[in-house]
Amino acid sequence: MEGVDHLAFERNKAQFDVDAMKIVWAGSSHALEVSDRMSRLVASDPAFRKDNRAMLGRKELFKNTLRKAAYALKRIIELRLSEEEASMLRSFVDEPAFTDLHWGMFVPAIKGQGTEEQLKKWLPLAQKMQIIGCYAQTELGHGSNVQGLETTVTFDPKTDEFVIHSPTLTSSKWWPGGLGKISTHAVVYGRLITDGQDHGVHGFIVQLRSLDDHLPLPGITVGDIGMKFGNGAYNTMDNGVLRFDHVRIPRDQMLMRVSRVTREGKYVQSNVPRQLVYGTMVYVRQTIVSDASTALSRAVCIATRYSAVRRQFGATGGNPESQVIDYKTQQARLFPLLASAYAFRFVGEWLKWLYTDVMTRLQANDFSTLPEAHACTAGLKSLTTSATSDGIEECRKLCGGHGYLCSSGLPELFAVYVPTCTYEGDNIVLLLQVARHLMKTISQLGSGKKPVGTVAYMGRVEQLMESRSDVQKAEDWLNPSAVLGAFEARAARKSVACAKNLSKFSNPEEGFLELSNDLVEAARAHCQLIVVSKFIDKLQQDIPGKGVKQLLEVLCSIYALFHLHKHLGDFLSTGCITSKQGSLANDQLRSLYSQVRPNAIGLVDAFNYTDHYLSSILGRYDGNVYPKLYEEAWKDPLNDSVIPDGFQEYIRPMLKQQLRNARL
Ligand SMILES: CCCCCCCC/C=C\CCCC(=O)SCCNC(=O)CCNC(=O)[C@H](O)C(C)(C)COP(=O)(O)OP(=O)(O)OC[C@H]1O[C@@H](n2cnc3c(N)ncnc32)[C@H](O)[C@@H]1OP(=O)(O)O
Ligand SMILES: Cc1cc2nc3c(=O)[nH]c(=O)nc-3n(C[C@H](O)[C@H](O)[C@H](O)COP(=O)(O)OP(=O)(O)OC[C@H]3O[C@@H](n4cnc5c(N)ncnc54)[C@H](O)[C@@H]3O)c2cc1C
Repeated sequence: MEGVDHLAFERNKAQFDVDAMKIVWAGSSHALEVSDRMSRLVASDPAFRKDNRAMLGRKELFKNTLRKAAYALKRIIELRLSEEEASMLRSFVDEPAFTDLHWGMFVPAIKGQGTEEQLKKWLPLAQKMQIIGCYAQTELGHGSNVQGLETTVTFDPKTDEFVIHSPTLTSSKWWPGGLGKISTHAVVYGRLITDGQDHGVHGFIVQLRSLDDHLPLPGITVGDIGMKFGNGAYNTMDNGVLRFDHVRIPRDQMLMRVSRVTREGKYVQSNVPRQLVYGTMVYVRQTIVSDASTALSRAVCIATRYSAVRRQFGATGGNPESQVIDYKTQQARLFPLLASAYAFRFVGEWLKWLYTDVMTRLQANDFSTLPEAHACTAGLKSLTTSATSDGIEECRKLCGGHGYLCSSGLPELFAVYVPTCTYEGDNIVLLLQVARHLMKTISQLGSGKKPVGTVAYMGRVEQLMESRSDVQKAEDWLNPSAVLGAFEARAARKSVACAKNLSKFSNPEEGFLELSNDLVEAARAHCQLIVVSKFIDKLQQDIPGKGVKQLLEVLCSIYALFHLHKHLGDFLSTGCITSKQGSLANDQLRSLYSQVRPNAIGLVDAFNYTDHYLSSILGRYDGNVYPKLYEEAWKDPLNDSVIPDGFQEYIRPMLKQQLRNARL
C-alpha cells in the first residue's frame, strides 16, 4: 500500500523524544540541520541515483562515478556551499571515488607535512580541483611495514632536483585510490637519499599526468590494479599501480615541515618528531572511527526496521504471527549492534576532540600527546572497523534470505566497508602498536612518570590488581562505577600479565613476537575500556529531551554488559569478577533488551537517514517491504525477456537431446 506507514504502530510505542535524539546523534542542532538538508538535496536529485550500481559493468560504473563527482562539484559551486556542507553532500552521494583520497588524504598530507610556502603554492590548486591528488604510500611488496618501502628519491645537487625511481617490481606503488585513472598529482612516499646516505621514508609532491592531455608524464607508468571484492561496491574507485623510471622533480616538492634538504644537499631535521611523516594516517584513522558508526547504524537501521516488519511463527487465536524482533535471540544479536553504533558515535566525537587538541598543541611545539593520539586512533580504528564489518554481516543474517538480495542494501554495504579492516593500517598490526604503547606505559611506572589520558588507570595498577567487584544483584551492573571498575581491572591485569611474561625474555623484540596474541588481546581490552568510558563520560553531559538520556544509559549498559558477557572468560580468569557476578550481568542484559524493544524503531529513526541513503527495500522508512521487493525483482535485466539469451543456443538442444534419450 503506497503512502501508508506500516511502521506507524511501532513509532507510536517510542517512549522518548526522537527529534531530540536526532540532535544527539548528529552532534548539534546545526549539524542535524546541515546533514538533513544535504541528504535531502542528494536524495531528491535523480543525477545521484545509485540503485543500479550492482548491474553496471566496470567501465560504465566508473564513468558514472566521474559524472557524479563532476556534477557534485558543479552543485557545490552553484549553491555556494560551505566546506562543511560540501563535505556532507559528498558523503551522502555515497560512492567511493577519487575525490575521497583527494580531500581525505592528499590535501591533509600537504597541510600536515608542508611548509607555509608549500601550503601557499599547492593548497589553492587542490582546493579548486585544478589539480587532483592521491596518497601513494603502499607498494606491491610493502604496506604495513612503511620503513620497508623501496621507492628511492635521490637528490641530485647538480640540477637541484630529486630523482624518483622504482628499482624493483615490488617497489611499484600499488593500491592508492584515485591513482589508476584520474589523479594528476600524488604525495609519493619513498626513501630519501642524499650523498649516498639513506634517511628513511619521506613524502614528495609528484605530478603524474599532463594537465593538458592527461597522459602520464615521461618516465611514469600508471594504471588501475583491477576488479575488487563485490560487483558495484569499491569498483567505483581506481586503485592504481605506479612506476617511476628516474623521474625528476624540483627540490621544493619534498614536503619539508618535518625535515628538509638544502640547496647543497644537506639533510636537516626540524624540531618536530619524525613520526609526523605518518600524520596523515593519524588524521584519517580518526575519521574512520566516526565513519564506523555511520556504516554500522545504516546496517542496524535496515535490520531493525525489517525485523519489525517480518513475521514468522506464533499465530494463535486469530492473532498474526510474531514479529521476529520480538524473539529474544533476535534482540540479543541486534540490540548490542544498535548500542555499538551509538557507542562508536560518541567515541568518534571524543577522538575528533583529541585529534584537534593534539594539532593545537603541535602548533605550539608541544608533542607530548602524540603517542596517545597514535595509540588511540590506531586502536579505535581497529576495534570499530572490525566490529562494524562483523556487525554488517550479522545484520544481513538477521534479515534472513532477503538480506542476501542486493536490494536489501547489505551486500554492497559489506563489500564497500570490509576493506577498512585492512586499509589505513591492518587491524592486527594497529593493535600491536597499541600493545607497544601499553607495555611502554607499564615499563615507565616505576620511574615516577605518571600515566595520563586513556592510560591514566595504569597509575592505579596496584589497586586494580587487587580490586574485587562489589556487584551483588543484577541492577548493581547499572552503576557506571561497577562497569568501569571491572573493565579497568580486566585491561590492567591483561597488560600486566603480558609485561610480566615479556620480562622473561632476554630479547624484548623476540618476546613481543612470541607473545603477540596475548598482546593483541590486552590491546583490545584496553580499547573496549576506552569506548565504555567515553560513553559513560558522554552521559555526564546535559542531554535534553524526554527520555533521551535514560535510553542512552540503557544503550551504554548494553554495550558494556554485552562485552562483559562475550569476554566472560577474560573477566573470570583475571579474577576481577566472580561467575555469579557474570551471570547477574547476563540477567541485567535481558532486562535491558526489553527496555529497548518498544524504542527500537525510534532509535534507528534518530539516525535520520533518507531512503536514498539507506538504499534498501528492507530498511524503507514506511516498512512497505513485500510489494516493493516484488516490484524490484521484475526490474532485473534477466526479466527483460521471458526467454533469456543463451536459452536457444545452449538449453534448447540439451532439452531436445534428453527427449531423444527418453525415447530410446
Ligand atoms: C573526510 C575524510 C575522509 C577520508 C577518508 C578517506 C578514505 C579513503 C579510503 C581509503 C584510504 C586508504 C588509504 C591507505 O590505506 S594509506 C596507507 C596506510 N598505511 C598504513 O596505515 C600502514 C600501517 N603501518 C604503519 O602505520 C607503520 O608502519 C607502523 C605499523 C606504525 C610501524 O611503523 P614503524 O616500523 O616505522 O614504527 P615503529 O613501530 O618502529 O614505531 C616507531 C615509533 O613511532 C611511533 N609511531 C608509529 N606510527 C605513528 C604515527 N602514525 N603517529 C605517531 N607515532 C607513530 C611508534 O609508536 C613508535 O614510538 P616509540 O615511542 O615506541 O618509539
Ligand atoms: C581498498 C583499499 C584501498 C587502499 N588505498 C590506499 C591508498 O590510497 N594509498 C596507499 O598508500 N595504500 C592504500 N591501501 C593499502 C593499505 O593501506 C594496505 O593494504 C594496508 O596498510 C595493509 O598492508 P599490507 O597490504 O601490506 O598487508 P600485510 O602487512 O601484508 O598483511 C598481511 C597479513 O600479515 C599480517 N601481518 C603483517 N605484519 C604483521 C606483524 N608485524 N605482526 C603480525 N601480523 C602481521 C596482517 O595482520 C595480515 O593478516 C589500500 C588498500 C585497500 C585494500
